[in-house]
Amino acid sequence: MQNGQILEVTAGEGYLVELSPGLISDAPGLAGRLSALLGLTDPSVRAVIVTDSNVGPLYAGKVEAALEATRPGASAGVITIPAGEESKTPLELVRVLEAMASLRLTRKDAVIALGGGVVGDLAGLAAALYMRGIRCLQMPTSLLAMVDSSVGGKTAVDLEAGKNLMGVFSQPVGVLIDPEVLRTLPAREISCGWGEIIKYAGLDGDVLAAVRTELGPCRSGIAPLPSVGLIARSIDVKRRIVSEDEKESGARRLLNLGHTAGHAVETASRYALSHGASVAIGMHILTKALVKEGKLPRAMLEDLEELLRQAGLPSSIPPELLARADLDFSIDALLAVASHDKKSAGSGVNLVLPIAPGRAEVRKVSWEDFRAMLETGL
Ligand SMILES: NC(=O)c1ccc[n+]([C@@H]2O[C@H](COP(=O)([O-])OP(=O)(O)OC[C@H]3O[C@@H](n4cnc5c(N)ncnc54)[C@H](O)[C@@H]3O)[C@@H](O)[C@H]2O)c1
Ligand SMILES: O=C(O)C(=O)C[C@@H](O)[C@H](O)[C@H](O)COP(=O)(O)O
Ligand SMILES: [Zn+2]
Repeated sequence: MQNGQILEVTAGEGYLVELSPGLISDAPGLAGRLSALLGLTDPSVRAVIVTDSNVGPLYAGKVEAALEATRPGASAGVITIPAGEESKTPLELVRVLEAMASLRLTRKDAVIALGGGVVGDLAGLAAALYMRGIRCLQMPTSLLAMVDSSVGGKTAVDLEAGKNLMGVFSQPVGVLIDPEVLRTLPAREISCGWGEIIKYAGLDGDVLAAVRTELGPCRSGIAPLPSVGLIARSIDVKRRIVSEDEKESGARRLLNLGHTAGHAVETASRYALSHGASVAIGMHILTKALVKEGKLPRAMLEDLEELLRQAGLPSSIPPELLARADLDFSIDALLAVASHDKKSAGSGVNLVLPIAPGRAEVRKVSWEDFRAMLETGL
C-alpha cells in the first residue's frame, strides 16, 4: 500500500483525517496519536472504545493496549454492540449511554468509535449526548465508514419511520484510518463501500475516472479493494463539501445522491438491503427515470450499471426480497418513507439529480414527479 495522507476538515473546530496503512498495528505510533488527540497525558482523562461484535474481537485489543501504553488506566474499557444496522436504534443508544455512565466517564473523557458506519453513527451520537457532549474520535474499519461516515459529523440512530431520524451534527476530534484492516472486511461490505465511492464518482469527474480505472479490469463482480489513493480522493470530496456547508443547507445535499430513493428501499427492506446496496439502487432509479424521460443519455445508465456490476452491487431490488410477503416495496410504501427525507420541503423534495458524467445538482421535485420517477425508475 502507498504512504499515508492527512486531510483537513474545517467544519466545527476543525480536525484532521489521517489515512495511514498499518496505523493500528504500529503500537507505539498509535499510542502517540491517541495521546496527542485525546490529551491522555492529563492523568484524569480516559477513553472508552465503542465497537461491535465483529470488529471488537479483531481490533479493540490493539487500541486498548495502545491506550494503556500511553498511561496505565487511560482506557476506560470497551463497550460492544451487536453488529449490524439493527443496532442503530434509540434502545441501543441508551444501552451505550448507560454503559458509559457505569464506567463513570466524566466530561473530560472521550469516546473512540471503532467500527463501521453503524458504530460511528451511534457512538458519535452517544458522545454528543453524554453529559451534553464529550469528545469523539472516529476510527472507521469498514470501507464505507472510511470514505464517508467517519467524516463530517453526521451522527444518528434510526426510528421506525426511517433512517437517521434521531441525531445531531457533532464533529469528531479526529479520524484515524488504517486501510490494512480492510483485509478482514467481508466481500459484501467491500461492495457496500464502493456504493458510496460510486456516489462520489457521480459528483466528481476525477473520482469517476479513478473508479473506472480501478473497477475496469474487474470481470467477476467481486469488487477489488480500492487503492489508498482512491480512498483519499473520496474523503477529499466529502471533506471539501462538509467544510463548505457543515449543516447541509446547500452543497452538502449533494452527498445525498441516490439516498432519497435509497433510504426508502433500505427502510422498506427492513435492512435486509445494506446501506451501500440501497444507495446503488437509489442512484439507478434516478438515472433510469431521467434516461426514460429523455433528460440523460442512455450511455450514462449503461455506464452506471457496468460500474455497479463490477462493484458487486445491485441495480434494482433483488427478486428474493420482492418476493417476501413481509416486505412492502410498493410505490406508496416507498413514498411514505421518503416523505421523512431530511431534504423534504412541503410540496416536494430537494432531490439530487445526475446531470452529466461526474456532475449532479439539487432540484426541487414535486411529490407527484418523484412518484413518477419511482414508477419509471424502479
Ligand atoms: N454519518 C454519515 O455521514 C454516514 C455516511 C454513510 C453511511 N452512514 C451510515 O453507515 C451505516 C453503514 O455503515 P457500514 O456499511 O460500515 O455498516 P456496518 O457498520 O454495519 O459495518 C458492516 C459490517 O462490517 C463489519 N466490519 C466493519 N469493519 C470490519 C473489519 N475491518 N473487518 C471485519 N468486519 C468488519 C461490521 O461488524 C458489520 O458487520 C449505515 O447506518 C449508514 O446510514 C452514515
Ligand atoms: O454526510 C452527508 O451529508 C451524507 O449525506 C452522507 C450519506 O452517505 C449518509 O448516508 C448520511 O448519513 C445520510 O444522511 P441523511 O441526512 O440523509 O440521513
Ligand atoms: Zn450514505
